[in-house]
Amino acid sequence: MSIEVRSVSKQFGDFHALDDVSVSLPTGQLTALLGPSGGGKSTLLRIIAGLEDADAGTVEIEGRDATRLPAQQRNVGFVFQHYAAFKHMSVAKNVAFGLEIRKVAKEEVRARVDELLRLVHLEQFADRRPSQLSGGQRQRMALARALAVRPSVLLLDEPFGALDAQVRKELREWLRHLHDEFPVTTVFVTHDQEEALEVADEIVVINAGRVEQVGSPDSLYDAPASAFVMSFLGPVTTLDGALVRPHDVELVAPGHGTGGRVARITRIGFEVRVEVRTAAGRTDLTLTRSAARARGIAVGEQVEVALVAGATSVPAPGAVARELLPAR
Ligand SMILES: Nc1ncnc2c1ncn2[C@@H]1O[C@H](COP(=O)(O)OP(=O)(O)OP(=O)(O)O)[C@@H](O)[C@H]1O
Repeated sequence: MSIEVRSVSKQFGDFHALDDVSVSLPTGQLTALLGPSGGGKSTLLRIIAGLEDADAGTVEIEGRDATRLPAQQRNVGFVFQHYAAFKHMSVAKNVAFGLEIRKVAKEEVRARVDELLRLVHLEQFADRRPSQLSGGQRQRMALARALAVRPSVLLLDEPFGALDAQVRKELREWLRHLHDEFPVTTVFVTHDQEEALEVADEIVVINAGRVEQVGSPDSLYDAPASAFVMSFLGPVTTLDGALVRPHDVELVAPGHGTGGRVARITRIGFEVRVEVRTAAGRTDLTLTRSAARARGIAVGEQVEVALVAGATSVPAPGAVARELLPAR
């Protein structure tokens, strides 16, 4: 294991930012810390980096107890959302900075900077100033700078958070490829479930200072441990007291499902969203545009809905409490 976090707790005043958190991150793995804002992701990353002290628990990096080590001695690279570049230096000089203060020989610095700029696809921008780069290019420069000193661990705190949706998408594909080519143990913080599902080998879901679930993107998606995890990973609806995904609900022949009335139909791109009012409440389902056209569906129509075979479901929050109420 490359990073072992054991029973880490952190309080700010009487607020528990992290409550007995343990995670193991294997060498070479790309891990996403995923969760809602304020859940404690950045605090955990900062504790791993040594930028924040834990109140209790230990952090081990590459087999070495790092709990009391200062940040400079942990051999970690760090990239924040708003990366502070040296404005008066060229891109190449920014990347070389960490090597120069470590007094690495000039020839070696040049070779390593060239290699890194190629790796982050910025070789033609070596002589530009950071202000002459786009936001996405600047974050790639930040990654090259963090990688320059050959850290054993790379920590990224919402590295693409400040960029627009299209650039984020490009950069996360690029990060995945970079990691495949250059497999440094990497932990990145995100609140974007799509980003985590697409990029990470493993996802740690963090909510309210606790680890909710750890697993591969597939295992989290197919077997969410709680309603929280399932609803955080994508759209959900309810059917017969269970939390399910709208694309796992289908229209079935009379007598084969739960009856209801179509209350609303919304067409968004290739998807058609259908809201059905049942005796128990509301069930949403999604159809492709062509399936909806083939079947022909209209507001006010009586339909029956059921789960497709193999659908994922967890008990809906509040379902038990509702069932315990006397029927009116
Ligand atoms: N230095 C601090 N002093 C007081 N409270 C803090 C401090 N740092 C973090 N917190 C609080 O701890 C909680 C967790 O913060 P943290 O930044 O770890 O969350 P996060 O999951 O990374 O959220 P976000 O995605 O919004 O950054 C928040 O409620 C935050 O306000």
